[in-house]
Parts: sequence; structure tokens; C-alpha cells
Amino acid sequence: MVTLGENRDYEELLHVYEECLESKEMIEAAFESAYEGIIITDPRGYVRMLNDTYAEFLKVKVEDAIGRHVTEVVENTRMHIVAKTGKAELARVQKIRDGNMVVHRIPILKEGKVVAVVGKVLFQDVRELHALSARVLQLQEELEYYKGELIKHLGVRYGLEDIIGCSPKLKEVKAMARRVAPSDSTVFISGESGTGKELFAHSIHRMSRRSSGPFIKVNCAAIPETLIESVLFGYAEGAFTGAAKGGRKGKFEMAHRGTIFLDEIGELPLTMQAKLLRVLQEKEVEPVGAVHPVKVDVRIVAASNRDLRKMVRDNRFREDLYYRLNVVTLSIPPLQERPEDIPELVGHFLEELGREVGIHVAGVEPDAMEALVGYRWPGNVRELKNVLEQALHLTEGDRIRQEDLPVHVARGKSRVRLPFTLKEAVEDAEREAILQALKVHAGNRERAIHMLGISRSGFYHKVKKLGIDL
Ligand SMILES: Nc1ncnc2c1ncn2[C@@H]1O[C@H](COP(=O)(O)OP(=O)(O)OP(=O)(O)O)[C@@H](O)[C@H]1O
Repeated sequence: MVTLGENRDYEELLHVYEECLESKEMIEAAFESAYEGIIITDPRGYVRMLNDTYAEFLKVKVEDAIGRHVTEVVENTRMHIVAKTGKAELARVQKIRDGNMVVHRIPILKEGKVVAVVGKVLFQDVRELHALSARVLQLQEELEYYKGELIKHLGVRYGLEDIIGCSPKLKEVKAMARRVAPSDSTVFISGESGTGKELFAHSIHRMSRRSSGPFIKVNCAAIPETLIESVLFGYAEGAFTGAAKGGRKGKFEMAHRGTIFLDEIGELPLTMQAKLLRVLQEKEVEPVGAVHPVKVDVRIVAASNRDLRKMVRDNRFREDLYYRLNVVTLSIPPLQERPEDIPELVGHFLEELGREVGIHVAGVEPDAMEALVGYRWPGNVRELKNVLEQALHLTEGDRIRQEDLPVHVARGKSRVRLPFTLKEAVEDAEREAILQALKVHAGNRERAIHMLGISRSGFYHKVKKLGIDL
């Protein structure tokens, strides 16, 4: 007679048995449908399980293999050895039927003792592995290429390490840039033309948490006044005759989740200054002709070589915008104030230019270096780079000589290259004319441009090229 207690035990046993059966079926199904060949032996090396994939590969029947010693079933096997050593052998090459396959041999341990060994065929032919690794290598190369393209597309090319110079003044600015970069604060970079303001703007973006977002540069001086608004804020479809279908995004929208670099911000017309202020306050832009404003998440880095404070006093720059922009200011000292940076910059540029133009020199003669360090550099680092490029083309030996330098740089020194070239004479005359025009009009660029009879962009192009400090 079965008691009530015994009946409950029996039911529980039955339940556990059913669960075990279900698990076993699940494991067997997974085992059979596995893509890789799998074999399991007991601790003595006798085959306990073998899936169809492996059996097919070995050209044996599953039921024939089970119960036999693994050495009789698989060529060059080491499963029985792993059963003894208890040490896994991973990704080993094993020769089977004239092919090299890649296998894992893994001991299953229970309380420190081997209870089974699992063998797994990862690749039925080692060439598959080679093909895979070649593919991974190719993908890695592609990834590197696209990373480079992305960086180019995002517009960031420079980091703090590209800013050469160890003078205390420059080091101080670099330290400041490092400190402000991680925050979202608006940064204003002031400094004469060619001092490296753009390099600092790139570096700040690169060190910020927005570094994987876009970096969009806008040269406020180079955009015709009539286009500035649509360039900065975009326009809606049909906003004006000739407007692109679907409208166009402005630079602010392009810089969403990144940084916008407003270079030469002092050149922004007053009407646009008011609109920019609104963007800074509301964090949204209004595309020309659009019904609704668009939210933008943009960090602003602005730069100018002008004395904005003086412009505020002269009512040519909005005071409220000035204070909004001046949350953090980086002031880059002119090269003249840090002559100790010159030798390092010279070495850096000779190497860089050497690669670019294919003319290599060992260095600079001492008297030429003296001239370079003693020169006033109104065009700052940009001018130094241009002078060195010119000298590289002229030099005959393996060192830049004093006579290879333009006359205005070497001036005052005993040996001057004479006669200097017509191009230099023209540039000297152009420099003189521009400076005169600015002087006559008390620094008012628009009037100077008018007097010179050249275009606005032509003027700025020449100013940059000739190293004129505005
Ligand atoms: N410290 C530096 N180390 C290396 N290169 C520099 C450094 N400073 C400036 N340069 C180089 O000088 C040139 C001018 O620099 P950059 O355009 O950043 O100056 P900028 O102050 O933005 O000029 P601008 O006001 O005319 O736009 C670039 O070729 C830049 O790479």
C-alpha cells in the first residue's frame, strides 16, 4: 500500500525527471544544430557525444563513433591527453584528412577532477581562419581610413600638441585652454593675425566632450554681408528666388552637438550681432523664411584680432554680445613677445615644409637665426612659416643662410640678398599701400577697401598673405 507521503515524493520525482528530460532534449537540439563540430569524451577518452556537423566532416556515423576511443575516431586528436592534463588547449591547429583545422579542447572539471572533455572545431580549414584574419585586417584599415575621413569632415585637424612653443606665455595659454575645454563655456580667443587662434579653437573642440561632434568654422569676414544670415542660420524652402529645394541648413545647425568657430567675429555687421545674441540667449536659430525656430545645441568659440573693447566704445560692436562672448578669454601673445619660441617653430616648419615641398635642409645658419629671432613678425607665426618656405626654395646649401631670407627680415644685417625679387618688391609695395589706406581712414577697413579699389575678400586675402596686423 502506498502512503500519502510516498505518493507526494513520487510526484516530485516525476516532475524532476520530466524537467531533466526537457533540458536534455534542449541541449541535444542545440548540440545538433550547432554550426561548429562538437565532440565530448569521458575522462578516459571514450566518445560520449558527437554532433552531425563533426560526424559529416569526419565521414563517420554518429552511432558508430559513440563508445569508441577518440583516437580511433579522430586523427591526431589530443582529447585523451587533455583529459589527463586538465589543461585547455585553445585555437590549436590539427591535421585531419590532409587539411589543417583549428580546434579548442576544453576539460570540464567538477570538484577539481576532469569529468569530460569537449572538443570544438572552430574552422574546418585553417585557410578559413587566415581569410577571416585578412578580412579583419582589411576592415581595420577601412575603419582607420573612415576615421580619418570623419575627422576631416568634422573639420578638426589640430590638437594642443600641434601648437609649438615652450615660452611661459604660450604655456600659460595652453594650460588655460586645457582647463576650459571640457566645459560648455563660450570661449573668446584674441590675438593678432597669424598667432594660432584657429589652432587653439580646434584644440578646445578636440579636448571637449563634443569632440565626436562636428567642428564648423565660419569666417565672418569672408562672407558677403547679404549672405551672412542665411549662411549662419540657413533658410527655408522658397525663402527667396533661387533658394534650394527643401531649404538649406545653416552653419549653426550643422554644428549641432559640436562646436561652431566664429572667426573674425569683429567683422560681423551690427544687425547680425543682434541675431547672434538671440541665438546665444535662446539656444535656437531662425532660418530665413522659416515659420518656427530650430533648437540647437552648440558650443561657441569666437576669435578676433581686433580690439573688441575699443569697437564697443566706438559703437561698432554690441556691448551685450561682447559680454556674452567674453565668458572665458584666451589671449594669445604676438610672436614678438615670445621670441624664445622662434627656434623651435623654425625647426618644426623646416621639417613640415620639407615633407610638403620635398626640399630638406639640416637647419639655419646662426646669423640667419639671429635675424629671424630679432625680426618684428607683424604677421606672426603665419609670416614666419611663409618666410621659411620662400627661403627653402632659394637656399643652395643644406642650411638656410641669411641671404636666403627676404630683405625686410634680414634688413639691418650685413649681408642682404640683393637685388631682391620682383615678387617681393610688389608685395612690399602692396603692404605699404594697404597700410597707408588704413592709416588715411583711421583703421576703417570698409573705406580703405573702397579706396584701394579691391574686393572685400581680396583685401582680407592680401592682408593674410602679406602678414599685415590689422
Ligand atoms: N604655435 C604654433 N605652432 C605651430 N604652428 C602655428 C602656431 N601658431 C600658428 N601656427 C601656424 O600659423 C598659421 C596661422 O595660424 P592660425 O590660422 O591658427 O592663426 P590665426 O590667429 O587664426 O590667424 P587669423 O587671425 O589670420 O585667422 C597656420 O599655418 C598655423 O598652423
